Amino acid sequence: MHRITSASAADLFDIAATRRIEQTAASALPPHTLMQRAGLAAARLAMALTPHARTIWVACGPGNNGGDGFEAAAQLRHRGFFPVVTFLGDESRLPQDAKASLQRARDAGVTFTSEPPSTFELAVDALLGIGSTRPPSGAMAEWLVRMHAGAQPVLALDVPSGLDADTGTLASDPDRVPASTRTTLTLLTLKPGLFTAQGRDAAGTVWFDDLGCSTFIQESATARLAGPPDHAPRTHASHKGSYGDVAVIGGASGMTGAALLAGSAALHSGAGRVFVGLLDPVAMSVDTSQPELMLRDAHALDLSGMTAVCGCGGGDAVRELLPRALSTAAALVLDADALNAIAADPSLQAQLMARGRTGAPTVLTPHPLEAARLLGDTTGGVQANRLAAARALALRFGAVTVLKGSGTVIADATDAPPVINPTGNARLATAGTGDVLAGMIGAALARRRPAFEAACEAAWQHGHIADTWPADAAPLTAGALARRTPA
Ligand SMILES: NC(=O)C1=CN([C@@H]2O[C@H](COP(=O)(O)OP(=O)(O)OC[C@H]3O[C@@H](n4cnc5c(N)ncnc54)[C@H](O)[C@@H]3O)[C@@H](O)[C@H]2O)[C@@H](O)CC1
Ligand SMILES: Nc1ncnc2c1ncn2[C@@H]1O[C@H](COP(=O)(O)OP(=O)(O)O)[C@@H](O)[C@H]1O
Ligand SMILES: [K+]
Repeated sequence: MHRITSASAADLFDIAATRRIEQTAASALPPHTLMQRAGLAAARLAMALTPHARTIWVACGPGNNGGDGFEAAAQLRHRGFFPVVTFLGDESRLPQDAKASLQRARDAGVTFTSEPPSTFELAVDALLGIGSTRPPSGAMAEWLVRMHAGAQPVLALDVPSGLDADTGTLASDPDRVPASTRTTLTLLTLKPGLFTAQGRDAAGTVWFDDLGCSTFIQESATARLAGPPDHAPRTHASHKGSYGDVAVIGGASGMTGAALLAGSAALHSGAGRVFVGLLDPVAMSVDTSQPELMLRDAHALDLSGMTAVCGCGGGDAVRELLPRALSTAAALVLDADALNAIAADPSLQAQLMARGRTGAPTVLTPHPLEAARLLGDTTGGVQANRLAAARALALRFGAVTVLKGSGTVIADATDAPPVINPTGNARLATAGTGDVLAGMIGAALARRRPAFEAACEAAWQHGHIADTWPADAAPLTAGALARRTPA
């Protein structure tokens, strides 16, 4: 059992793959082994979270997730704790494993009640796991509200009840801000839904126990959790040409700052030279706070041989430069208004697809609304399955797609599993941080990292800066993020 952090990459498996792995493992092991291991791991984590708990409420549901709860309760009772189990289900219809664990809990002397205890130091959510098929209602919904209403910690077994383990969508009211401190102990496999969409809020701190079954995993992962980029030392004999040129195209009237932010981010991410091609005809000719940036008229920039980062603060004006960027830029990041222009124009879409067929490195960085426009969908439709939406965009345009938001998803048009970025937090929910990400990806492309790696590495680093922002520093702003320096 170990805690999942952003410090190492990990494989993720969806529900269908998890069930196949479970079947393989269960058929190779003595009966009830998996549930006993799951219950023991849960009891150990419960004791570590609340070593002095007097009452531990274990809420058990109608399937094998409830079985994990019974087993955990039995183990806790054996160790001198006082679990109180509420069971929401029909005993005669319990799966065999869960029935055996219910008996073991009874034999251990666990207390069963029909109503949750009035006070408890820890709640264990063993209501629904990967068998969740519809939103919790009735008593189950009431118990979940009760469990999360106070400040007491909640330990969810396998998956927080009501969370879709594949997509990270939550069945219950997404706007409810729970008071509880959340921990999830996920079992056998790590699931993608714990790390994207509403998954991170619902799951809290994620622990993983493979139940000793990693050797039974024969299939490839459904998705992957990104790990930190390798440190790439600079050789002594390198020069600015070794790290490439980035040209930012954006900054229409009133939005110069977006292009400057992307340029600053590219510069501080190590690009050899950074040009900022501004679309505003009366724009400044030098940014005295960042004299390293070479400000140009966007129309005068020759993009051949360059990595272009196109669209930051681009407004409608960016549209006329897109055909040239799509056909001449050596590598290309398309962000913000460039994506909106493409979504509205079939001829630009055709040109983007044609670029995709040439294999020229191209990265799209939509937030959910921009992704929805490109897909002809709604933001809700995109958020309902972020992995599928990112993959659909990557396949349609032949471009690496970075679908931003909590648990940014990076997909490409190959058979490689999509990646979920584990870093980042709501400090990034401030204007301009997306421009910074686009500039960071541009710098990685300029030093010739392959597009998928460039996107994964920049997304990890971008979120990591926010995750390590000192608590006592000024609030994160996009400018400070670009400079990587809390000001
Ligand atoms: N698959 C695995 O890898 C392992 C599974 N184990 C546990 O077993 C779980 C999967 O067990 P199950 O397939 O029985 O699934 P669950 O225990 O998640 O739930 C299935 C049951 O809940 C009912 N249900 C679904 N949504 C409901 C709702 N909203 N309200 C009320 N009832 C609802 C279903 O009709 C079914 O009876 C895992 O999440 C994990 O906790 C572990 O014991 C060991 C390994
Ligand atoms: N709550 C959050 N958790 C993690 N990352 C976030 C969150 N909110 C925003 N971000 C990140 O911040 C960036 C915002 O980008 P975007 O929406 O394009 O903003 P802007 O257009 O203002 O630059 C993205 O990288 C996104 O993933
Ligand atoms: K659960």
